[in-house]
Amino acid sequence: MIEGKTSGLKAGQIKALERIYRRKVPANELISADLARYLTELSRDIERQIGLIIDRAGVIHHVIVGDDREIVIPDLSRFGLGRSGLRGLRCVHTHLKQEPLNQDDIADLELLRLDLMAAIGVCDDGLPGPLIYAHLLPTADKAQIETIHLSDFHRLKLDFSAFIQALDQEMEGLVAETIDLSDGRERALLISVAQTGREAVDASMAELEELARTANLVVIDRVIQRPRQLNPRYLVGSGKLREIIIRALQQRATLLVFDQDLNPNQIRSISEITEMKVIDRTQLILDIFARRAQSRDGKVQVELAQLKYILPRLTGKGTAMSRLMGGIGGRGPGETKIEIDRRRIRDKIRRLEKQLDELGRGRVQRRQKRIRAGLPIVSIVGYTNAGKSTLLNALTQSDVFTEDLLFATLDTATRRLRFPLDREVIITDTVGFIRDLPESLIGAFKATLEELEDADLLLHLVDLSNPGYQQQIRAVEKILADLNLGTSKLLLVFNKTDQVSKEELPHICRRFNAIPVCAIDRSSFGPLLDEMQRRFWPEEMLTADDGESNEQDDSAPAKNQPPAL
Ligand SMILES: Nc1nc2c(ncn2[C@@H]2O[C@H](COP(=O)(O)OP(=O)(O)OP(=O)(O)O)[C@@H](O)[C@H]2O)c(=O)[nH]1
Ligand SMILES: [Mg+2]
Repeated sequence: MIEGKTSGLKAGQIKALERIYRRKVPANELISADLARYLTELSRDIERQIGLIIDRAGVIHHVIVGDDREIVIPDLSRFGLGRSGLRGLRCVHTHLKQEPLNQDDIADLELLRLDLMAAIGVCDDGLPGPLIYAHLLPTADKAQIETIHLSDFHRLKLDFSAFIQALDQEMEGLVAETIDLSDGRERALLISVAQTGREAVDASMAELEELARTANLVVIDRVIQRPRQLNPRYLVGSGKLREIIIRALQQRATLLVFDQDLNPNQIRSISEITEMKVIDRTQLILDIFARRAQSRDGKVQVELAQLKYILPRLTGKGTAMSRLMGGIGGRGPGETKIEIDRRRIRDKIRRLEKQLDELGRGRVQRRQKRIRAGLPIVSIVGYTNAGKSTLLNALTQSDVFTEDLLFATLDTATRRLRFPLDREVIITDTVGFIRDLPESLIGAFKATLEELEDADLLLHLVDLSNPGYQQQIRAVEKILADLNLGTSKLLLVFNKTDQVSKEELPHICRRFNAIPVCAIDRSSFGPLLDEMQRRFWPEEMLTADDGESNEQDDSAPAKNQPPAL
């Protein structure tokens, strides 16, 4: 079949084009001289470009007719990429005005990862004129292309099979040198396309990298673009996209992770053109949540959030779905395969919502029991990795799972904390918050966070050693406001004070009206325990302290020893 712009061609011309398929190019030639001449003569006759897609054995897979300026290469994805990242196909086409390779030619070379792109100029008499060809270079860092100009086609002395074998080997060697391919983890390229300031972008990317690490991805590179205008189709500009593809190819990336949320169409377009899995920040977070959820409650909530996220992305072809569901995006909704349809997902969502309802009833009972016990309830909230679980453990000497990864805690844990004079409070640890917490997850975790409504005191724990702690405070406050949790019962607590300068600490605490702790050092808990006592049993504090407010007195030495259990 002849591809491209065949309308208006005479039957004889079509036949002449079809005859090309019967030919075979000798493996050591880019294209044989008589086939080149056949192409240029026919091209002049029909006044359109003609292009061939040829494999390394010399078999012609496509004959394409263009107009007088370009040809459009059909989908080649059924030809996979070799270990070197090249596709094993080259494109040889005619240029009616003997013009050099243009931008589209180069883009095709890069994006389709062709072995080579060649243009043969057509002379007035129909004979082959100048020959220009280009190929990718095996360089580690930037995408580089070598272009060769020959003033006359017949000067071509290239042994194609030797040439391509060498290039292939070099490209493959480069891959092997820099990359341990035996490690089966996904290799991710992180991408940010934002119109915010440089600092905000860097901070966000640093967090994305942490998220990726938590999800057990190998982060191989980051690409940041701050365009004046966003490209609605790919989010990134097409030049940048080309760079991404080349980098991904050279470093053997298997996954693109965007720091910005992508709409379903963008995910589809990007994964189609890059032939890689594409996920965004939300999906990465969902994936982490899916790995981490322990309790039935948590699992159901995460699965629900995942399904709700996937549902609108199910439009169109199966490929988008399979990409979305393969590998990293694929945990969680277990049975979900390419062929699953929306209706089944909707059914599942309904079932899960019902389950959650039932689980919720149990939760309400547990809550009531707790409230009936009449003990004050303290909840620790805060950005992920702030040290909430560590603080809970240290306060109550228990062993809730902590880890230097994001979202270590996905289920709330409840402990008793004993104060002197036989006083007790119930203290709970919660799931960590994060900036731009995916909408679907806020919904799903509302149930877990409902417990916060019962809290008499919310300890908002902040990792003061994080340079972005102020943004993190704002992000948490925003989520709390979204959850309609009043600020009256909030207490700001600055953690990881061992990591910040001793001189500045009192000043910062005063500025934010916060209490300092170091969750890994129990001797630092005095001011925090004092403050809790002051809030719950103020009458006792009056005797211990002349009634002065403690809040200003953040540099005071610990008056209270860690509670005994
Ligand atoms: N240097 C220092 N490290 C701390 C301190 N508190 C916690 N960490 C560390 O910070 C990391 C995160 O602690 P977690 O308690 O898991 O944090 P979290 O807020 O519960 O995190 P998520 O449950 O993931 O939201 C761990 O590696 C802790 O050891 C502290 O005061 N100083
Ligand atoms: Mg935790």
